[in-house]
Amino acid sequence: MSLISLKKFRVKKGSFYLKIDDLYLSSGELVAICGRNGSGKTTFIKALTGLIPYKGSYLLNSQEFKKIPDKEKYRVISYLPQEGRLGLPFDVFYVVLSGRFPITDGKKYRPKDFVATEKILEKLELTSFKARPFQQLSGGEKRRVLLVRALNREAKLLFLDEPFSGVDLLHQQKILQFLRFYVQELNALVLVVVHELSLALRHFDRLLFLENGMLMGDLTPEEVTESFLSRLIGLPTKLLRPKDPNFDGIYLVGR
Ligand SMILES: Nc1ncnc2c1ncn2[C@@H]1O[C@H](COP(=O)(O)OP(=O)(O)OP(=O)(O)O)[C@@H](O)[C@H]1O
Repeated sequence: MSLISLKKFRVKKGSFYLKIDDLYLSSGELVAICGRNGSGKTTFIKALTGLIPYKGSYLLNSQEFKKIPDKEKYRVISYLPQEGRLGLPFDVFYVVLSGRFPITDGKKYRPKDFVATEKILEKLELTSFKARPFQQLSGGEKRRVLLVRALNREAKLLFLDEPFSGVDLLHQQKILQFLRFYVQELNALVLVVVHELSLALRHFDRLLFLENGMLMGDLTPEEVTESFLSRLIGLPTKLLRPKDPNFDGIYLVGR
Protein backbone atom coordinates (compact mmCIF):
# COMPACT_ATOMS: atom_id res chain seq x y z
CA MET A 1 0.00 0.00 0.00
CA SER A 2 1.28 3.50 -0.84
CA LEU A 3 2.15 5.94 1.93
CA ILE A 4 1.62 8.85 -0.49
CA SER A 5 -0.84 8.71 -3.32
CA LEU A 6 -1.39 11.68 -5.65
CA LYS A 7 -4.00 12.09 -8.37
CA LYS A 8 -4.36 15.22 -10.48
CA PHE A 9 -2.19 17.03 -7.93
CA ARG A 10 -1.89 20.74 -8.77
CA VAL A 11 0.03 23.61 -7.15
CA LYS A 12 0.11 27.23 -8.33
CA LYS A 13 2.88 29.67 -7.38
CA GLY A 14 2.47 32.99 -9.20
CA SER A 15 2.61 32.08 -12.88
CA PHE A 16 4.23 28.68 -12.13
CA TYR A 17 2.15 25.49 -12.18
CA LEU A 18 3.12 22.09 -10.82
CA LYS A 19 1.04 19.28 -12.32
CA ILE A 20 1.39 15.64 -11.30
CA ASP A 21 -1.34 13.35 -12.59
CA ASP A 22 -0.53 10.08 -10.83
CA LEU A 23 2.20 9.23 -8.33
CA TYR A 24 2.43 6.55 -5.65
CA LEU A 25 5.25 6.38 -3.11
CA SER A 26 5.71 3.63 -0.53
CA SER A 27 7.40 3.22 2.85
CA GLY A 28 10.93 1.85 2.66
CA GLU A 29 11.92 3.98 -0.35
CA LEU A 30 14.75 6.48 -0.64
CA VAL A 31 13.59 8.82 -3.40
CA ALA A 32 15.57 11.62 -5.09
CA ILE A 33 13.78 14.61 -6.62
CA CYS A 34 15.87 16.01 -9.45
CA GLY A 35 15.55 18.74 -12.05
CA ARG A 36 16.96 22.04 -13.15
CA ASN A 37 16.62 25.29 -11.18
CA GLY A 38 13.01 26.40 -11.13
CA SER A 39 11.61 23.01 -12.22
CA GLY A 40 9.39 22.86 -9.11
CA LYS A 41 11.25 20.60 -6.65
CA THR A 42 10.86 22.86 -3.59
CA THR A 43 7.28 23.72 -4.55
CA PHE A 44 6.53 19.99 -4.75
CA ILE A 45 7.85 19.06 -1.31
CA LYS A 46 6.44 22.20 0.34
CA ALA A 47 3.00 21.26 -0.97
CA LEU A 48 3.46 17.68 0.29
CA THR A 49 4.32 18.97 3.79
CA GLY A 50 1.19 21.14 3.78
CA LEU A 51 3.07 24.46 3.76
CA ILE A 52 1.51 25.61 0.49
CA PRO A 53 -1.97 24.78 -0.81
CA TYR A 54 -2.70 22.23 -3.51
CA LYS A 55 -5.65 21.03 -5.53
CA GLY A 56 -6.53 17.46 -6.46
CA SER A 57 -6.19 14.32 -4.38
CA TYR A 58 -3.37 13.76 -1.87
CA LEU A 59 -3.75 10.71 0.35
CA LEU A 60 -1.31 10.12 3.19
CA ASN A 61 -1.69 6.61 4.59
CA SER A 62 -5.06 6.40 2.77
CA GLN A 63 -6.36 9.53 4.56
CA GLU A 64 -7.12 12.78 2.71
CA PHE A 65 -4.14 14.97 3.72
CA LYS A 66 -6.23 18.11 4.29
CA LYS A 67 -8.36 16.29 6.87
CA ILE A 68 -5.44 15.10 9.02
CA PRO A 69 -5.09 17.26 12.19
CA ASP A 70 -1.85 19.33 12.23
CA LYS A 71 -0.65 17.65 15.42
CA GLU A 72 -0.85 14.24 13.79
CA LYS A 73 0.89 15.52 10.62
CA TYR A 74 3.84 16.85 12.65
CA ARG A 75 4.30 13.45 14.29
CA VAL A 76 4.48 11.73 10.92
CA ILE A 77 6.33 14.36 8.84
CA SER A 78 9.72 15.96 9.28
CA TYR A 79 11.06 18.58 6.87
CA LEU A 80 14.44 20.19 6.27
CA PRO A 81 13.85 23.41 4.29
CA GLN A 82 16.26 24.57 1.58
CA GLU A 83 17.16 27.59 3.68
CA GLY A 84 17.29 26.68 7.34
CA ARG A 85 16.68 29.12 10.16
CA LEU A 86 20.12 30.43 10.91
CA GLY A 87 19.35 32.56 13.96
CA LEU A 88 18.73 29.81 16.53
CA PRO A 89 20.11 31.17 19.85
CA PHE A 90 20.85 27.74 21.35
CA ASP A 91 23.64 25.24 21.75
CA VAL A 92 23.80 22.49 19.13
CA PHE A 93 22.44 19.89 21.57
CA TYR A 94 19.22 21.85 22.16
CA VAL A 95 18.79 22.63 18.47
CA VAL A 96 18.91 18.90 17.71
CA LEU A 97 16.76 18.00 20.74
CA SER A 98 14.08 20.46 19.60
CA GLY A 99 13.53 18.29 16.51
CA ARG A 100 11.74 15.86 18.86
CA PHE A 101 9.32 18.40 20.33
CA PRO A 102 6.36 17.40 18.12
CA ILE A 103 6.55 13.82 19.41
CA THR A 104 6.45 14.83 23.10
CA ASP A 105 2.71 15.69 23.08
CA GLY A 106 3.60 19.26 24.03
CA LYS A 107 4.93 18.08 27.40
CA LYS A 108 8.50 18.26 28.64
CA TYR A 109 11.24 16.33 26.88
CA ARG A 110 11.43 12.78 28.18
CA PRO A 111 14.65 11.01 29.22
CA LYS A 112 14.44 9.00 25.98
CA ASP A 113 14.53 12.27 23.97
CA PHE A 114 17.88 13.16 25.56
CA VAL A 115 19.22 9.65 24.96
CA ALA A 116 18.10 9.67 21.30
CA THR A 117 19.69 13.10 20.80
CA GLU A 118 23.04 11.96 22.22
CA LYS A 119 22.88 8.88 20.00
CA ILE A 120 22.13 10.65 16.73
CA LEU A 121 24.80 13.31 17.42
CA GLU A 122 27.31 10.51 17.88
CA LYS A 123 26.17 8.62 14.77
CA LEU A 124 26.57 11.70 12.59
CA GLU A 125 29.84 12.77 14.23
CA LEU A 126 28.55 15.93 15.89
CA THR A 127 29.17 15.04 19.55
CA SER A 128 32.16 17.38 19.76
CA PHE A 129 29.91 20.26 18.62
CA LYS A 130 27.09 19.68 21.09
CA ALA A 131 27.97 22.44 23.58
CA ARG A 132 28.78 25.01 20.89
CA PRO A 133 26.43 27.89 20.13
CA PHE A 134 24.67 27.07 16.86
CA GLN A 135 25.27 30.58 15.53
CA GLN A 136 29.06 30.16 15.72
CA LEU A 137 29.16 27.14 13.40
CA SER A 138 30.31 27.27 9.78
CA GLY A 139 27.70 27.11 6.99
CA GLY A 140 28.27 23.39 6.32
CA GLU A 141 28.25 22.57 10.05
CA LYS A 142 24.94 24.42 10.48
CA ARG A 143 23.49 22.47 7.57
CA ARG A 144 24.53 19.17 9.17
CA VAL A 145 23.06 20.17 12.54
CA LEU A 146 19.72 21.18 10.97
CA LEU A 147 19.65 17.90 9.06
CA VAL A 148 20.27 15.91 12.25
CA ARG A 149 17.50 17.92 13.92
CA ALA A 150 15.09 16.88 11.15
CA LEU A 151 16.20 13.23 11.47
CA ASN A 152 15.85 13.26 15.26
CA ARG A 153 12.03 13.28 15.06
CA GLU A 154 12.15 9.70 13.73
CA ALA A 155 9.36 10.62 11.33
CA LYS A 156 8.00 8.02 8.92
CA LEU A 157 7.91 10.62 6.18
CA LEU A 158 10.98 12.76 5.77
CA PHE A 159 11.45 15.61 3.27
CA LEU A 160 14.95 17.00 2.82
CA ASP A 161 15.54 19.97 0.52
CA GLU A 162 19.17 19.94 -0.65
CA PRO A 163 20.64 18.46 2.56
CA PHE A 164 24.08 18.11 0.94
CA SER A 165 24.58 21.74 -0.08
CA GLY A 166 27.76 23.07 1.51
CA VAL A 167 28.53 19.70 3.16
CA ASP A 168 31.97 18.12 2.55
CA LEU A 169 32.29 14.80 0.69
CA LEU A 170 33.09 12.74 3.80
CA HIS A 171 29.97 13.92 5.61
CA GLN A 172 27.80 13.62 2.50
CA GLN A 173 28.78 9.95 2.48
CA LYS A 174 28.04 9.54 6.22
CA ILE A 175 24.64 11.17 5.76
CA LEU A 176 23.81 8.89 2.82
CA GLN A 177 24.75 5.82 4.87
CA PHE A 178 22.58 7.07 7.72
CA LEU A 179 19.64 7.74 5.39
CA ARG A 180 19.78 4.14 4.18
CA PHE A 181 19.81 2.92 7.80
CA TYR A 182 16.91 5.33 8.64
CA VAL A 183 14.75 4.08 5.76
CA GLN A 184 15.28 0.45 6.78
CA GLU A 185 15.07 0.88 10.56
CA LEU A 186 11.88 3.00 10.57
CA ASN A 187 10.41 1.65 7.33
CA ALA A 188 10.28 5.33 6.37
CA LEU A 189 9.74 7.12 3.09
CA VAL A 190 12.51 9.68 2.52
CA LEU A 191 12.27 12.25 -0.29
CA VAL A 192 15.39 14.29 -0.98
CA VAL A 193 15.94 17.18 -3.40
CA VAL A 194 19.30 16.40 -4.98
CA HIS A 195 21.26 18.43 -7.56
CA GLU A 196 24.23 16.03 -7.56
CA LEU A 197 22.99 13.46 -10.07
CA SER A 198 25.96 11.16 -9.33
CA LEU A 199 24.76 10.86 -5.72
CA ALA A 200 21.17 10.32 -6.78
CA LEU A 201 22.09 7.65 -9.34
CA ARG A 202 24.36 5.79 -6.97
CA HIS A 203 22.54 5.89 -3.64
CA PHE A 204 18.80 6.27 -4.24
CA ASP A 205 16.11 3.67 -5.04
CA ARG A 206 14.03 5.84 -7.28
CA LEU A 207 14.51 9.17 -9.06
CA LEU A 208 11.71 11.62 -9.83
CA PHE A 209 12.65 14.12 -12.54
CA LEU A 210 10.79 17.41 -12.75
CA GLU A 211 10.81 19.74 -15.74
CA ASN A 212 8.74 22.93 -15.91
CA GLY A 213 6.48 21.64 -13.13
CA MET A 214 5.80 18.30 -14.84
CA LEU A 215 7.01 14.84 -13.85
CA MET A 216 9.09 13.86 -16.88
CA GLY A 217 10.56 10.68 -15.36
CA ASP A 218 9.99 8.26 -12.50
CA LEU A 219 12.90 5.85 -12.86
CA THR A 220 15.20 3.50 -10.96
CA PRO A 221 18.93 4.27 -11.36
CA GLU A 222 19.23 1.27 -13.71
CA GLU A 223 16.51 2.68 -15.97
CA VAL A 224 18.18 6.09 -16.41
CA THR A 225 19.90 6.39 -19.81
CA GLU A 226 22.49 8.79 -21.21
CA SER A 227 20.00 10.21 -23.70
CA PHE A 228 17.50 10.88 -20.89
CA LEU A 229 20.20 12.67 -18.83
CA SER A 230 21.42 14.68 -21.82
CA ARG A 231 17.91 15.99 -22.37
CA LEU A 232 17.36 16.72 -18.67
CA ILE A 233 20.67 18.51 -18.16
CA GLY A 234 20.77 20.21 -21.54
CA LEU A 235 24.32 18.98 -22.30
CA PRO A 236 25.79 15.80 -23.85
CA THR A 237 26.21 13.40 -20.90
CA LYS A 238 28.25 10.23 -20.35
CA LEU A 239 26.99 7.89 -17.65
CA LEU A 240 29.71 5.78 -15.99
CA ARG A 241 28.44 2.77 -14.07
CA PRO A 242 30.95 1.58 -11.42
CA LYS A 243 31.88 -2.10 -11.70
CA ASP A 244 32.47 -2.70 -7.98
CA PRO A 245 29.14 -2.54 -6.09
CA ASN A 246 30.88 -3.04 -2.73
CA PHE A 247 33.15 0.00 -2.98
CA ASP A 248 31.76 2.50 -0.47
CA GLY A 249 34.17 5.36 -1.15
CA ILE A 250 33.83 8.34 -3.45
CA TYR A 251 34.08 8.34 -7.25
CA LEU A 252 35.57 11.42 -8.85
CA VAL A 253 35.88 11.94 -12.58
CA GLY A 254 39.19 13.50 -13.59
CA ARG A 255 40.61 14.91 -16.77
N1 LIG B 1 6.10 32.84 -4.26
C1 LIG B 1 6.30 32.69 -5.57
N2 LIG B 1 5.69 33.49 -6.48
C2 LIG B 1 5.88 33.34 -7.81
N3 LIG B 1 6.66 32.38 -8.35
C3 LIG B 1 7.28 31.55 -7.49
C4 LIG B 1 7.14 31.65 -6.08
N4 LIG B 1 7.88 30.69 -5.49
C5 LIG B 1 8.47 30.01 -6.52
N5 LIG B 1 8.12 30.52 -7.70
C6 LIG B 1 8.56 30.06 -9.02
O1 LIG B 1 8.17 28.71 -9.15
C7 LIG B 1 9.16 27.99 -9.89
C8 LIG B 1 9.55 26.74 -9.13
O2 LIG B 1 10.29 27.13 -7.97
P1 LIG B 1 10.95 26.04 -7.02
O3 LIG B 1 11.55 26.79 -5.87
O4 LIG B 1 9.96 24.99 -6.71
O5 LIG B 1 12.08 25.44 -7.97
P2 LIG B 1 13.25 24.39 -7.64
O6 LIG B 1 13.14 23.29 -8.65
O7 LIG B 1 13.21 23.98 -6.22
O8 LIG B 1 14.52 25.27 -7.96
P3 LIG B 1 16.04 25.32 -7.35
O9 LIG B 1 16.77 24.13 -7.91
O10 LIG B 1 16.58 26.58 -7.92
O11 LIG B 1 15.95 25.34 -5.86
C9 LIG B 1 10.31 28.96 -10.17
O12 LIG B 1 10.22 29.43 -11.50
C10 LIG B 1 10.07 30.08 -9.16
O13 LIG B 1 10.54 31.31 -9.68
